[in-house]
Amino acid sequence: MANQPAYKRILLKLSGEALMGREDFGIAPDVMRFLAAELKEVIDAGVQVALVVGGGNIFRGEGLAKAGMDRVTGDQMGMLATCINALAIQDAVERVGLEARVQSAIRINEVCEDYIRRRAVRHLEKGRVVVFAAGTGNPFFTTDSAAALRAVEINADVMLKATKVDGIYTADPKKDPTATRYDELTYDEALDKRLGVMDQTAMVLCRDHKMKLRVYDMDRPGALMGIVMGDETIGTRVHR
Ligand SMILES: Nc1ncnc2c1ncn2[C@@H]1O[C@H](COP(=O)(O)OP(=O)(O)OP(=O)(O)O)[C@@H](O)[C@H]1O
Ligand SMILES: O=c1ccn([C@@H]2O[C@H](COP(=O)(O)O)[C@@H](O)[C@H]2O)c(=O)[nH]1
Repeated sequence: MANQPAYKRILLKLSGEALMGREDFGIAPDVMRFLAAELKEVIDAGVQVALVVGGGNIFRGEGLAKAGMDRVTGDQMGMLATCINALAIQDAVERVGLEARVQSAIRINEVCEDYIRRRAVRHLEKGRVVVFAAGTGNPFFTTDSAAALRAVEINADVMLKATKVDGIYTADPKKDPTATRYDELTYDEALDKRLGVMDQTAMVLCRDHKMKLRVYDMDRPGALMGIVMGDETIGTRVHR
């Protein structure tokens, strides 16, 4: 591993569900403290960090629709759930002495900034953590797609998908214990095999814009810093 970070600007996608930790719902304070400490290491190394956070720990439109709710209303509730998570991350990050800004794709100006690309980039250049909230702002999308979109928009060097599994497997490892992990694969392979770790819209956007992707285990201490410092053995690398 080199002494200098391998990436200047990263887009980190955090699963909403991962924020629950050992709880069944909501946000676990120990997870937030862990996350803030991991982010501080990377920011202190001079890396610009933007985040997109999911909302699965609170609401998902699909689940609400299955329970009988109008899908668009459900998706709007899901997007608002991501805003709650984003505010919690902003707070956790500020507690460890970093600066942070939440930018929402849905206007809620009393609470946070609107998403303005040039402004987001300026925050990043100043060393602030930028948390993109409310996904793409549109129903029928996911925060994976929002992460891919923002990664491309801000010219991130890599998109990192922090999740509860340590990479991409031949099948969902939670359902199939015989599944094996890939060290690397192409977007077309992931799309052809319909590997469920990230939605297909997000994969296609990353592929078409040559955005590199790494899927890794959010709970592994030091994994984020390891990836940023060039350790290619952590998680699964996806490229064109
Ligand atoms: N082939 C596969 N390899 C690895 N993980 C897979 C695969 N297929 C499905 N999964 C599942 O995908 C999940 C990874 O996505 P993640 O936990 O980030 O969910 P998400 O829906 O993006 O999160 P959220 O909605 O909470 O933001 C893992 O929990 C894993 O069980
Ligand atoms: O662009 C978007 C992003 C998200 N949603 C809704 O929010 C929830 C939570 O996001 P996850 O990616 O599932 O964590 C999602 O289920 C959608 O309902 C959206 O509508 N548009």
